[in-house]
Amino acid sequence: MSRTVTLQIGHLGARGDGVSSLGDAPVFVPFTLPGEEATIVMDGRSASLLSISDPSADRVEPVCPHFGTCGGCALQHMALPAYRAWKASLFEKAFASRNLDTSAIKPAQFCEPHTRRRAVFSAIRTDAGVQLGFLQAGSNRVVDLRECHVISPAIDAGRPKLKALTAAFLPPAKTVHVTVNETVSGLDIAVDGKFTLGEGAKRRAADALSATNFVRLTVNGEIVLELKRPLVKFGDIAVSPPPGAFLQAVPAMEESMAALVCDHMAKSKRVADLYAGCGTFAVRIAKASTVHVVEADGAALRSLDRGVRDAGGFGLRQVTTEKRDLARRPLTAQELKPFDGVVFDPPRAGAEAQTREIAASTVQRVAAVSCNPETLARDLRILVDAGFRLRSVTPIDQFIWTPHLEAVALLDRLKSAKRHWSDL
Ligand SMILES: C[S@@+](CC[C@H](N)C(=O)[O-])C[C@H]1O[C@@H](n2cnc3c(N)ncnc32)[C@H](O)[C@@H]1O
Repeated sequence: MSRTVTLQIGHLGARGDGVSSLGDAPVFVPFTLPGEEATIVMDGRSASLLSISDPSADRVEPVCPHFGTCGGCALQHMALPAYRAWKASLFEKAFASRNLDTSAIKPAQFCEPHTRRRAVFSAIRTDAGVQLGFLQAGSNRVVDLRECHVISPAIDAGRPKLKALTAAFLPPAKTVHVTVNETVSGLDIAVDGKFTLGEGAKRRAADALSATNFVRLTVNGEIVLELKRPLVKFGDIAVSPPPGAFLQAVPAMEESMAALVCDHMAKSKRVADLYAGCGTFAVRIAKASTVHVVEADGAALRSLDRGVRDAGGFGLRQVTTEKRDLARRPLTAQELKPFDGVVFDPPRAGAEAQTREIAASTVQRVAAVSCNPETLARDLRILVDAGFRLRSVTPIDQFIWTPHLEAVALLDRLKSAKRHWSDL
């Protein structure tokens, strides 16, 4: 049974919701800010906001009319300086909870609106046409976007054509994912969902693609048509990513992250780049060092191999690749022996097993890239306990108005540190 209550919001939680309490239980209230008095409807454990009686001085008018409905953004109601201060604080909390040196945390770097070059939309074909956008928070309903303030101008301009393209072949009433990667050659579209593409639908899809300026259409992993090779540039090296490939979300933020990683690896002769994707960091590091790339996604590695081959004359050192599941089978301390530098950039779960092997190895320098402050702090604790010094951690905000936050942590092994082979 639902009930209406009025609560004082104390602080923002890790997902950007205002946090209050009811009895002993915490209550998370979306779209509220610290200090506000909010009247909410409690339905079970979920709270929805009815009204705010004393808005915070940090409250602003959201820039997007879909804010509050669309699940893409959580914090457009917060003034930018307060939003940024909150984001920067996420690492402080995670680090303090692991007793890590918070003075290593550098000022965060923030992306601008309209800069995201990768979007994973949802789409559904209805009688009124295709609806395309992000899902409503906590629901499977697609919010049909009329505007969006996070995606790049090229992706935004492509939305109407994307709807026309998908209308040509999507079966009705099935929600699918549409990954759009903005590449140097144009938009690369990958559609994934529970449907099969018959021959007629495939022809319609190919014809519809030809009427757009998109470069490639892939449906459920099968390339329907590639009009041009999609290319992304990692530094001055061009790589053609596989359909729907992971790319860092904002090019300027990728540059910042890569600069931090490459500077730190500059003294390393042989670097292992783990969880390397299509080589975002590897090809840049390979300008100065040999690089061994390890990654679970074979298609990403094939893209990287081809990019390196095509780059022949660009002065890359040797790049070798290995397909491997690093969560199940991390590179062992013994296998890490030839390397003096390691970069790792795992998914949200972090890289605990791999980090234990690095801790037990002779590796001198580590660059840990992460999209999760908690798992990063856990993994860094392992390295610090094994004698690594945390030189810096730079928070990188490439998902504006969301609670997601990346970071690049740089460590080196203290000269006097004894390795704890037996303790680890
Ligand atoms: C956050 S992305 C980083 C990719 C790359 N470093 C970049 O900047 O583009 C994480 C990468 O880890 C890979 N990955 C996920 N689980 C893995 C596993 N168990 N073993 C090896 N690689 C994995 C994914 O395929 C993805 O390419």
